[in-house]
Amino acid sequence: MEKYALELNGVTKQYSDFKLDNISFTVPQGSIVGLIGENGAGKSTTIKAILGLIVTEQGKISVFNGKDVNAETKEHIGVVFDGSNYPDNLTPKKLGKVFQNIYAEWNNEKYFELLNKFELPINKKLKEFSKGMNMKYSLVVALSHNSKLLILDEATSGLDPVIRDDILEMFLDFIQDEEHSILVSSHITSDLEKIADYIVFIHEGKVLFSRPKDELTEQYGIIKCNAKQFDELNKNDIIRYKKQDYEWQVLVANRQKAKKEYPHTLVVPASIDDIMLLYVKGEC
Ligand SMILES: Nc1ncnc2c1ncn2[C@@H]1O[C@H](COP(=O)(O)OP(=O)(O)OP(=O)(O)O)[C@@H](O)[C@H]1O
Repeated sequence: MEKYALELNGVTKQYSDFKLDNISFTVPQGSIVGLIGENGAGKSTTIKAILGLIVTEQGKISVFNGKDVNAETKEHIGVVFDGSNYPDNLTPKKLGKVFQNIYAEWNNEKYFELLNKFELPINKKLKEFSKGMNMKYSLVVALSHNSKLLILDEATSGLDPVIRDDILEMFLDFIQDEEHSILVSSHITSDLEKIADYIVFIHEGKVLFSRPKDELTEQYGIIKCNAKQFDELNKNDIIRYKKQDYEWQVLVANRQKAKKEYPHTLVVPASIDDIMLLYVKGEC
């Protein structure tokens, strides 16, 4: 039986002018799941619901194969939000002592090793850190208390490509033993193309799709054609389409099949950004 680090089933939250609507997806143990969607789609609200930071009206959320999210299971969930998450008038050195008392499985040796690896000063107050330094610091803390599930909301935004690459490698290291898992929301879809096993796409509060990343990047495609060729397409093959100037762009789930069936059109691979754009701006 497949093991799950996180399961959401029918999670619903109503704000005055926004509804997180019946959200269901899983994070299989040992995998990285990328949460994507436009600004205001509901990614942060989903993450807040998982962590119990907001009250939801419906649905079930469980971690580590059916357990509730509570003080005990939260010990093993590392969280990184955009921005500073800790008292910013303290230094990493002082905060290390604080965390030792908060987390039962705090690993001080690892904490200082990671601070050193990320070149973070141990005697500087967090309020004097740059945005990127604060982000790196949150990640160091998340990785120092024996987390089994990392939940990161826009954790790599605002970081330069070099440190982002280091962090992506750390994510891949983190899940190597099949015990650890990651849910990461990001607008930097190229990062997710590098590391995610699954992509969950949220649009206007609903899950539009939840698919293995390889299926999206290796099988999905875009047919580029003219109006006459577009009219001749089998409409069952079309996921979404969009007309741009004199060209029609058509998202299909199987680009090899499309190449064979429509040899006079141009069929190109679809990036996750292309897929998002066509889902959001295209017609069906
Ligand atoms: N406390 C709140 N009260 C009312 N509405 C809220 C509250 N928090 C969030 N919302 C609304 O919920 C919607 C989804 O916001 P959310 O922050 O989840 O989006 P997001 O996908 O994380 O966006 P972004 O990529 O811009 O961070 C928005 O319309 C937002 O205004």
